[in-house]
Formats: sequence, structure tokens, C-alpha cells
Amino acid sequence: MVPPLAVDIDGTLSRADRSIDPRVLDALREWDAPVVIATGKALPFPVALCQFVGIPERVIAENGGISVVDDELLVHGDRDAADAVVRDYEEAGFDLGWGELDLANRWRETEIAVSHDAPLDPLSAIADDHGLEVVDTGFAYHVKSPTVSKGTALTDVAETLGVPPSSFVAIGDSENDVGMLERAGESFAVANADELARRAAETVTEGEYADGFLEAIDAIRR
Ligand SMILES: O=C(O)COP(=O)(O)O
Ligand SMILES: [Mg+2]
Repeated sequence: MVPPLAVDIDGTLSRADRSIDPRVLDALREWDAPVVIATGKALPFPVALCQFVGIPERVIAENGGISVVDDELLVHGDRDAADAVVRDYEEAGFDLGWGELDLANRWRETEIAVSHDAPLDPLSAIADDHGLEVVDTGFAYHVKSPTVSKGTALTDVAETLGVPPSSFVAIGDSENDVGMLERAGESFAVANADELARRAAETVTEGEYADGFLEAIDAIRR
């Protein structure tokens, strides 16, 4: 029997350019236990990934701000708080860096994503003033509640599935994965992972990106 899997998208199921490595699609579909897709992306992205892969919709989105598992929706974060940070950031002369049609935030309900091209220092200072924090996923900055993470969401999702979070294997690549890497019973960081994820994971794979993911699930199966 394989254990339930909690897996990040960008940097873990993807190639370096953020495209999904097609080899992971069948690997996820064939995994013989629950798969939870856990991402910083807004909810429609992991839901669509589950549908296109052909597995039940079990997802943690927005870094734990919102989750779906077996027909149940769990909401933890507060988009209004993040919007107040955006207002102050824009009043100070900065912008989120996504252009006019901001698809990164259009369907986001509990936090705000900011482009890596936007300046970080003023964003961190303003978020701090509002009691929020900024996490860097390696692909974007996310302004979020410090009490919400993929780890706190994994605890709730696991409860809904009727298993402890420690029954999961978690695989990720960045600081937004630390909470779930810590709560899972077994954890892997892919070789391209940032320092915080590498430190939180029990094992760092030799392969980068999806190569690392495939290596990790092979190791779990053995
Ligand atoms: O949306 C991001 O910035 C990163 O997403 P991820 O959590 O799937 O790596
Ligand atoms: Mg990632």
C-alpha cells in the first residue's frame, strides 16, 4: 500500500519554465492512494489539474487559504486584508506587476500574489503593518495570513479524509511548502528547492523539478 501524497505544483510537477512535465500526469493518475495537489495558485488551477489528470478534486490552494476535498470547501484566509496591503502598495507608487489582465489574482479569494518583478522590501514592510506576511514561492511573492499555510490546510484536509497528516508523504520545492513538509510523515524536497524547503524535508532528491518528483515517488514505492 502506498501512502497518501501531498504535492506542490510549480517547481515540483513542472519543468523550470513552469510547464507541467507530462510524465507526472500518469504518475498522479496511477497513484493508489489519495493525492492532494497543494499549491500557491488560485483554486481553479489545481482543480483543473485534477480534472485533466482524472483524479478526485482534492486540493489545497492559495498556500492553504482555501481547500477542496471530496465535495467540501474549507476557507481560511481573508482577501480583504490582502487587498488593503495592495492599496497601500499602489499608493506608494508600486504595482503588482501582472499587467492589466491580472490572471494571477482574478480567482484568488484569500491572499494576493505579486510578481517577482515588483519590489519586495516595501511589500514586506506594508504587509507587516497589516499583520500579514510575504512568502516567496520562487515564482511569485504571496501576501497572506501568517496563521495559514499548506501545513495547516493539510491537517484539515487529512481530517476530512479520515487519516492523520502524518500518514502523508509531502513533496515540494519552496518556503511555502515548509508547513506541509513538516506535518507529513515523510517528506522530500526536489533538488531545485530553496534553502528553507531543503532544511524542512527529510530527503532532498538528486533530480530537479519533475525528475525529482518521479524519483521521490519511486523511492516511496520501494
Ligand atoms: O503560485 C506560485 O507562486 C507557486 O505555486 P506552487 O505553490 O504550486 O509552487
Ligand atoms: Mg512550488
